[in-house]
Amino acid sequence: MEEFQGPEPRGQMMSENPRSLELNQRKWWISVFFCGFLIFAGDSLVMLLLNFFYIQDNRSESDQDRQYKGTWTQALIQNAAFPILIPFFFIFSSPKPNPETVSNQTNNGWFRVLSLYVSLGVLVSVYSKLYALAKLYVGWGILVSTQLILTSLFSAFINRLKFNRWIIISIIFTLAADFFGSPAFAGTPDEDETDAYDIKAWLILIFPTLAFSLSLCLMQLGFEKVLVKTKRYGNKKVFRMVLEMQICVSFIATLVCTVGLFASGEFKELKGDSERFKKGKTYYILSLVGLALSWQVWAVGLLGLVLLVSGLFADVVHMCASPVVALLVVLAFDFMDDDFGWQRRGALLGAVLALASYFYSLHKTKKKEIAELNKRENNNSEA
Ligand SMILES: Nc1nc2[nH]cnc2c(=O)[nH]1
Repeated sequence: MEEFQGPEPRGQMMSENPRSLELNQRKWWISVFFCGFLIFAGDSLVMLLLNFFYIQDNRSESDQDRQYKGTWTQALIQNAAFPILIPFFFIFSSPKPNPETVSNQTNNGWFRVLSLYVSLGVLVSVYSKLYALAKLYVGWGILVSTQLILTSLFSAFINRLKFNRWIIISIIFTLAADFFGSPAFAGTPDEDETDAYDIKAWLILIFPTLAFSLSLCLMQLGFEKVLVKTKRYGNKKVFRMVLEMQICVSFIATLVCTVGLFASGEFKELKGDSERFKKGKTYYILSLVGLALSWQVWAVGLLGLVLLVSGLFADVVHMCASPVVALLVVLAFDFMDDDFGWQRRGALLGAVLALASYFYSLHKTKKKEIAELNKRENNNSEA
């Protein structure tokens, strides 16, 4: 899983023969399935551990105000385990950069990379913090569906993504799957004042969806227009870019969340939280460590799909994990009125159809690439 032949410039494809294109495509498909698996695994582990955490945290026995706390900690946990990726960064080889093109890079190129990572890091810290908070509000499940619509819009305007009928069908099935198949969440405060949503609550619900969708599309733009163009990786899309971006963006997001944790005074609550944890301090720490690692698994899968396909596809796969996660939560926890009823079964079917539809669209694109290359080869041999 080193080099990928994504939607590369024509010139590059021209230098390829059909056999090596087929081989590259096979590698590409394996990488896509692998990243999809990471997203599903990360999403499932995160939700299972979050439910465990909030059940053990005795939230329901605390006053309402406290039930909305601890979100800077959760945001920090979402980003802080990035150092485990550093060894992988060095393990993954990278194609030799072209010395001429790299030496031609001005400081401007580095400045662009730095600005990209800093702005993405801030965006990620914003959506991590607000995601942790928004999940405590009952209306969040509905807004996650809005997230996909926003990602589609941003993809169309920022990434100039061309929608075909299979992608549109996939989006519709994903919306339905997410709407009916969201997993139960033990962190929701007891007496949520759902009816009395004020403007602050709506902003808390809307901003993380905006920030998340925007960050996916900017990450795609960053790979295509900034990282590939630095030519440090020889004008190719390589998996190392995913690790580089994830490490740098998470580093900035971790800094922002750490400042938030201390500036808000939330760090003072950590001791009390660990003491209140039903299974004790060791399990408190272990569940946070498990959560932090699971978030990195999820993030690498997500960024991997952004690089290989698009921000929209990454969001579709992430959303399609919902019914599977809901099933795992039902199996793992004995929530009072939670079951895997016909709605969630329908959602699971919707997710399968959504993925099948998007995969069919990708399959068609890849087949077209091979057909075009064959045609060009035939024309060349006739000339
Ligand atoms: N806003 C937002 N943040 C997330 N963090 C992890 N998943 C999500 C998501 O779906 N939306």
